[in-house]
Amino acid sequence: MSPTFLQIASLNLALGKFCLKDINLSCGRGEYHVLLGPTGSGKSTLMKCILGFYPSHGGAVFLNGQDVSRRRPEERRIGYVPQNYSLFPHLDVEKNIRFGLHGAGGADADRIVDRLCDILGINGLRSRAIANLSGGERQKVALARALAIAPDMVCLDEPFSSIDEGAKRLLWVEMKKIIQEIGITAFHITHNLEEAYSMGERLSVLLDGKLHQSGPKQAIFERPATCDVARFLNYRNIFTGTAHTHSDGTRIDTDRFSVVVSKKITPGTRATFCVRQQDIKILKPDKTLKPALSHNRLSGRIVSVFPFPEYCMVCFQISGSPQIHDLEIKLPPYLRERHDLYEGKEISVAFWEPSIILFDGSN
Ligand SMILES: Nc1ncnc2c1ncn2[C@@H]1O[C@H](COP(=O)(O)OP(=O)(O)OP(=O)(O)O)[C@@H](O)[C@H]1O
Repeated sequence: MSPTFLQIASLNLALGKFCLKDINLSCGRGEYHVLLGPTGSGKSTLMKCILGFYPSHGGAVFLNGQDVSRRRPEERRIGYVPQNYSLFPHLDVEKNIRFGLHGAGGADADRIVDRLCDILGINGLRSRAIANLSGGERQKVALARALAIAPDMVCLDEPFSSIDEGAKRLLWVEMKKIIQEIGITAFHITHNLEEAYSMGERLSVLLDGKLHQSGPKQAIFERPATCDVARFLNYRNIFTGTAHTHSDGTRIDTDRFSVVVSKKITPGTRATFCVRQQDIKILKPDKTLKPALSHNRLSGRIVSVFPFPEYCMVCFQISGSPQIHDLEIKLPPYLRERHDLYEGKEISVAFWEPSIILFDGSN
C-alpha cells in the first residue's frame, strides 16, 4: 500500500438504534478504495464521518497524518459526490461546477472549470439545464463540482445507483481513469460486487456497522475472513463441524460429511469452513484419483442442473443426507456435456485443500 492518506482509528458513532462499532480502516495516498456492504450497513454514515458531517462518539479521523476529527467539513479538503448528486436544478451545468469553487471567479476559476470540462468530456454540456441531462452526464457534472475545490480526496456515495446496467460498465472504466489521471485518493461506496471488484484496488467490507475485512480486492474475494463476509460475497457451501486430530492436519466432522485440512485445529473445537463452488471437481468413474483429492471425496446424486449462459450450476446431495442438497457446484458450461450431467445421476465429487476456506475463529 502507498503511504497512508486516510486513517480511521477506533471510530464509534450511535445514530438512534444504529451504531458504527470500533471502525479501523486505512487508505493509501492515490488509492481507489471501495467500501462494500449491504443496504443499511452504515456505509453512508461512515462516509459522513470522514467528511465531517457527523461528529464521532470516540475515535479519530486522520487525513495525511493530521487529526481532522474536530475540523469542519469545508476545512477537510474532500470532494463529495452524494448518492443523488444533489445538483442545483435552477443552475446550468457550468454554474453547478462553479458552485464547487464557492463563488470564486477570475482567470483561475475559468482555468479550473475549463480543465475539468475537458477531462470529463462535458464541454458540450456547459450551458445545458440539469433536467435535460442523462444519469451518466449528471454524474460527471457532480464529479466536476466535487473536484473544483482541488481536493486531496474524493468521496463517492453509490455513484452509479441511478445509471442503467449497460452504461454503468463503461462509466466504471471511464471514472476510474479520470480519478487516477487527476491522481487523488478515492473513497467509493457501493453494495454492487462487480462494481467493487472492477473499480477498487483495496476494499473494506462493512456489515451491520462493523468492519469485517479490509485489504487488496483479490484477498477479500478469494479469502473472505468471516462467514458473514463470505455470505455477502455470495459464497455457498458453508459448514460448521468439530475438529479431530488427523495424521495430515485436522479432520472436521460436520453432521453430514468430513473434510481434512492441513491446519492444526484444537481437537474438540468447532470450525466453520466453506468449499468454493468453482473448485469442486466432478470425478470421472474410470480415472484414478489424484492423492491431493483423496481426502475430500464425496459420493451422492445430482439434484438439479441449471445451465446458465456463463456457467453451469449443479446441486449435489451427499448419499444418505437429509438435506435437499448439500453442495452447489459451479462448472464451465462445456463440462455439462463432457460429464453428461443430468438430474438423478449418481456421481462422486472431490475438492483439494486450497479450495477449503477456514474462517477466523477456527483455531
Ligand atoms: N440520522 C440518523 N438517525 C438515525 N438513524 C440513522 C440516521 N442516519 C442513518 N440512520 C440509520 O443507520 C443505518 C445505516 O444507514 P446508512 O445510510 O449509513 O446505510 P448504507 O449502508 O449507506 O445504506 P444504503 O446502501 O441503503 O445507502 C440505517 O439503519 C439508517 O436507518
